[in-house]
Amino acid sequence: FMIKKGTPKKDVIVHLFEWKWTDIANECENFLGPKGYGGVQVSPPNEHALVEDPFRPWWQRYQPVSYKLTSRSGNEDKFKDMVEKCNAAGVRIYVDAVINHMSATGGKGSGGSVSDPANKNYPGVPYTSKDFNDKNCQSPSGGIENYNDTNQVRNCKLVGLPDLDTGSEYVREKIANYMNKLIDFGVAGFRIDASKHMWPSDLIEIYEKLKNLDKIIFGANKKPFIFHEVIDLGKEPIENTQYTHLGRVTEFKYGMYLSQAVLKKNGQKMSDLKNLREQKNLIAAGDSLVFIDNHDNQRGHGAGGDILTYKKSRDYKMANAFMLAWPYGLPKIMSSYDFPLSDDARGPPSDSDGNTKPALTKPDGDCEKGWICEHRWEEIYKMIELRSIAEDSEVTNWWDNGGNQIAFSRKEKAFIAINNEDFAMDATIQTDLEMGDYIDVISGYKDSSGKWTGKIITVKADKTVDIYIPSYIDNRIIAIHSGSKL
Ligand SMILES: O=C(/C=C/c1ccc(O)c(O)c1)N[C@@H](Cc1ccc(O)cc1)C(=O)NCCCOc1c(-c2ccc(O)c(O)c2)oc2cc(O)cc(O)c2c1=O
Ligand SMILES: [Ca+2]
Repeated sequence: FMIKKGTPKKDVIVHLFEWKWTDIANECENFLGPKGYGGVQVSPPNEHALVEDPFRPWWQRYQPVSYKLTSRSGNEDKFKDMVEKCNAAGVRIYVDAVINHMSATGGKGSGGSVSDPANKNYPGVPYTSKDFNDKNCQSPSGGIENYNDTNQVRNCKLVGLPDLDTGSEYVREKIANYMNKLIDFGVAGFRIDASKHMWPSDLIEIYEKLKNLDKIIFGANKKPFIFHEVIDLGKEPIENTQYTHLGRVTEFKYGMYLSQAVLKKNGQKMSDLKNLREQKNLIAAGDSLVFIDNHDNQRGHGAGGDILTYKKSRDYKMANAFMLAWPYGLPKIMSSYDFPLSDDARGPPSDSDGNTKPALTKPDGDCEKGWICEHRWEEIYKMIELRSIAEDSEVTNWWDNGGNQIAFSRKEKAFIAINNEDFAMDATIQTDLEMGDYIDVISGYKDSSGKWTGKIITVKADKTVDIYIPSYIDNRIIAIHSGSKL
């Protein structure tokens, strides 16, 4: 069995974190499909704990109570409707699968099932104490005490969360039945949460039980597209490379290096980005799922420390534009709701009963207050088309000033220039683009008839281009591609 590694041309995934199914369906039809996004990572759709203190935090979604499809984002019917509408709009759905553990919070879950973590009893599945890993955990506390002990990391409780025995045939069946039900609804694949905490050999057994994707939607013999969350910054014995034979794997070092280069931290500068691929001990490009921040590390703890987020929007836009223009890995765009770092547990915009408020109220209107919608920012969505047009053309004519001004072509398909100095970028740069006039796609516009208006960039007969980017403006990127040629 091998997960198909090749990714469709339209492959960029956006994580609509904590969005409701009805809103995601609308966003697929009104924005994501038309702008060429490839897929959406949705929050865990299974029944989860309802945490009282802090009140309804975001991480309650990662405390499963059962595999019933009733969550803060909606119920089974709404979920099915979202998958149908998104597939019809050409946008795939990837489900965040929380299969390493169950809830540590007792009481009623989001679907009304009860859970009793103390006795490892989850009647909504059902799971009982025989289905958990206590017998396989050797640590004194039963929890993970030492991340250098791979047995503990896999077999003991992660921060007190009852650890499922994924070595048990019964547990594997329950998980596979949950994933197959979602495959029957038409989802395209899965994010495997907390993969570091599960044995690759157990994951393979679960995947062997999975059906092929719906052939009407995806064609015959298509395996689900699976990517694994493995938080690996190179300091633990468990490495992301141990999961690459199972599917794609998150490469947390990518977001760390890119953030450091844009923030000029740790001695990193923009010119270092020419090596942001396997040379920088990143996993093979074809195995790599890349991103700048994710739902966890945008809240300050976890990977990296200096991770860029929407809170530094000017730098964040620059980092995202680079990621989308750079051919390494499969990018995932984070789409957040606003939260103060002083309350990083805070859930999505909600009413007093803890029900999530709509992200969209007008069908093709902007996002509602509280929802950041980074995926709608021009410097981000305009680069989606450039990435699709550039396909897998390699980087050519890399140029930099030895510091924080860079430019490169994607063969004859595209060209980008970025100024991250505190002085103007003023240079004549060799490209691979055909001679002619192009519109800068970041500041320019293409109307519904496909007519471009905006800043004209002229590629001369010798294929060089004169680039001038002041340092004080908000958008310090110029990007052109064969689709924006006049
Ligand atoms: O901060 C959090 C939640 C973080 C979190 C949630 C989902 C993720 O996918 C993730 O990567 C992190 N949770 C808070 C609150 C909390 C929640 C549950 C609990 O039993 C105790 C506390 C917290 O402070 N967590 C401790 C630090 C973060 O430790 C967690 C990790 C984690 C962090 C770093 C690692 O290198 C690693 O291998 C795992 O993964 C989770 C996965 C989950 O499915 C559910 C979790 O509760 C967690 C999780 O607590
Ligand atoms: Ca485990």
